[in-house]
Amino acid sequence: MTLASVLTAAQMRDAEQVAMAAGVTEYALMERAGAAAAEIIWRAGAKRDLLVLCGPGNNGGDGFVIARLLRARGVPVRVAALGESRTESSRTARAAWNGPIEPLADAAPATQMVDALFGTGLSRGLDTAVADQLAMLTAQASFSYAIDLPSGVETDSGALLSRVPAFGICIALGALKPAHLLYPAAGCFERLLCADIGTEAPDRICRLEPPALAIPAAAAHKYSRGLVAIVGGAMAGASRLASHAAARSGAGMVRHIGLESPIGGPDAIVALQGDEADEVTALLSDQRLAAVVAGPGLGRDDRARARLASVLTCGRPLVLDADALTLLGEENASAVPAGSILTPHEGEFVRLFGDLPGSKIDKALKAARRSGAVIIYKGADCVIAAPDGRAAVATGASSWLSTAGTGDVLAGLVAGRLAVTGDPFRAACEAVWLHGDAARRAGAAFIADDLIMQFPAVIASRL
Ligand SMILES: NC(=O)C1=CN([C@@H]2O[C@H](COP(=O)(O)OP(=O)(O)OC[C@H]3O[C@@H](n4cnc5c(N)ncnc54)[C@H](O)[C@@H]3O)[C@@H](O)[C@H]2O)[C@@H](O)CC1
Ligand SMILES: Nc1ncnc2c1ncn2[C@@H]1O[C@H](COP(=O)(O)OP(=O)(O)O)[C@@H](O)[C@H]1O
Ligand SMILES: [K+]
Repeated sequence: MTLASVLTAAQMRDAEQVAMAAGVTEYALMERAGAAAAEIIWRAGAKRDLLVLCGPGNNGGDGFVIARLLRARGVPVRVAALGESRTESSRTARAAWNGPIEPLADAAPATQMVDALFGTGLSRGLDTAVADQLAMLTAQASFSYAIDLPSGVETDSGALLSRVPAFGICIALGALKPAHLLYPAAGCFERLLCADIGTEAPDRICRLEPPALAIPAAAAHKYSRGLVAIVGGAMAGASRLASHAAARSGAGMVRHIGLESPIGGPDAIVALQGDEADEVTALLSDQRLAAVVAGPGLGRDDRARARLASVLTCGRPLVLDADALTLLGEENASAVPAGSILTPHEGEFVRLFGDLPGSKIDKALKAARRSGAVIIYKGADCVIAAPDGRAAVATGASSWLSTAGTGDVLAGLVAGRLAVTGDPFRAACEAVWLHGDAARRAGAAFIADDLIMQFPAVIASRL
């Protein structure tokens, strides 16, 4: 397992059971969790006065351990509890705390505040008085820490079940949970740290990590590095952005199949004219094509429909975005050839797959299984899901990405990485990470074109 693994509440309980079957007691896990969190708090806040809020379950037990360990290091610690401790381990941790315990409702603010009220066991929103007290104490503290999860967030969906304040640091225990990466919960803290407590877990679902890229082989030529075609249509600007992004993605060659010629933009892009569907079909018959993009600027009329039909039957690896997804949605997402990559935003996703149940991760995985395609479910939290059950979740992307054309750029970049790697899930993960890092480097108020200019430096940083 890596510390980037994402586990639901039930999967985390399973991981805990596996550790316990191997001879580690639940209380030993709680001591590890408390010690790891205490170490982080010590490094961040040193001897500043600290208030620890302890809930009735094992999250509260972690809080008692943190309080005891930091007091032993000379930190002035106060503890406020929400009622009695109701689990055996939390009662043990409470008994080992050798200081006074105030009622939560009476607790006064401190410079540092630890929220150990509720973690993965939260079953409903906090009572309003408790949520308000938590919000007041968090706002008054200069340093605030949420243990495992901010109290009030739903572990598996990232929904807020009651008012949740903004924390400085969230310390995930043992593994990440969906709420650490999915909004709105992922917006409830500035920094996320994961503490190892020695539990093992599958790593089918992970946080998206920076990719390791390779330079072209010594004997590489433009076709071996990957030939990409973009099938444009009514709005040349969008497919031009996708072409330009593909051209700077590391691929060997990019062909733009448009309704008019030339298309403008970099001369390295080969501008081809294909007005009729049979011309598009002929241009896509090149067996060297390693990725074909359709959607950006395609249009939604009969001509677009005919062009899309040529794309869907060309037999080459596909990246479908924007208008292609809308046209598919009207008919059937199952028309997508296996091994394709689909890049829907929320509206396109719902049109294609309906309102699926579960978290954004669950929805993306179901859509991938149903369509046989890799799904890049875009947004502030971006889920990449494969038909075989793997998923990666990207979070914390620049909100400046919410500008026209950044999706077209992503589609071209995905196709470029698909042409380079030949692996749809890997290509999708690489592209989403590179796109996010390009946005980070582009700073504020950038336009979609600016992102592309960052690609060579972003790629260089991952070689
Ligand atoms: N799973 C693991 O491997 C480990 C878990 N640990 C901690 O244990 C936590 C989970 O502990 P629990 O399962 O005891 O759950 P919690 O401590 O999150 O809370 C569950 C308790 O709160 C009650 N409750 C739930 N929602 C409530 C609400 N809105 N108002 C009032 N009461 C409410 C429940 O009935 C239950 O008594 C984790 O988040 C983590 O902090 C750690 O101790 C270390 C190991
Ligand atoms: N608020 C946001 N924070 C982070 N990333 C975002 C945000 N809004 C959009 N994005 C990203 O920007 C891109 C927008 O794509 P899309 O909605 O298809 O836009 P367009 O069609 O204008 O190109 C996607 O990669 C998406 O994940
Ligand atoms: K908590």
